[in-house]
Amino acid sequence: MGEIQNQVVTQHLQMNETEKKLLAAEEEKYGRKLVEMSKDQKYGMCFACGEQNPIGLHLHFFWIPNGVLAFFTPRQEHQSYDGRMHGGLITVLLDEIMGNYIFKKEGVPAYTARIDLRFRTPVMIGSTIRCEGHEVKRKGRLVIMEGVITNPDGTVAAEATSTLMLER
Ligand SMILES: CCCCCCCCCCCC(=O)SCCNC(=O)CCNC(=O)[C@H](O)C(C)(C)COP(=O)(O)OP(=O)(O)OC[C@H]1O[C@@H](n2cnc3c(N)ncnc32)[C@H](O)[C@@H]1OP(=O)(O)O
Repeated sequence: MGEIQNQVVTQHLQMNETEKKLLAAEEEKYGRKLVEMSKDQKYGMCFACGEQNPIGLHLHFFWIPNGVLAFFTPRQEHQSYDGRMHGGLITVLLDEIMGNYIFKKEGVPAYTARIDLRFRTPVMIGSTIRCEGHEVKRKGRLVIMEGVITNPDGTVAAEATSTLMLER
């Protein structure tokens, strides 16, 4: 059983071929390689990005100007109604890209105090979505971030604004 679980984890640690192609297209757009945000062993069990979490999403994040980029391809186990990605997990993606960006930028944990999210169009299982986040505003330890998830056809799937508080 342990061996099977390990195989599942290993399989999902790397970006799939579609995600790699989309990343290459972004790099062409920016005219340079995009640098991947480093992983942190201390937070290896993070559900969204942790490499040690056997049921995690194993996201990879890339620095873009004033923000962050990630791709995700939902699998069967991520659905709600047949064929649709679960809204709670879409929220995880947006929460994570915004939180992880500010954590990595500032070097201290940032806790989500509020997240406002609008689900605009469904995300279908098996389709690779683009997740982008930007820092919008700072006031003391509070940071306002915006995030958007885009479907392969360019339609906005979900967008969010979050308020994060940096640890003292
Ligand atoms: C690679 C490895 C990756 C590692 C993994 C990286 C993961 C990152 C992504 C995940 C992010 C998450 O999901 S974090 C997990 C989910 N979130 C949480 O667990 C947070 C739970 N809530 C809390 O812990 C607390 O409420 C805090 C820390 C957010 C705030 O508490 P506090 O420090 O006591 O602050 P508090 O006194 O309440 O407020 C201080 C000031 O901020 C203001 N303030 C507080 N909240 C708000 C708000 N939403 N909007 C506006 N203003 C606010 C107050 O009015 C106040 O203003 P004034 O009176 O001073 O003017």
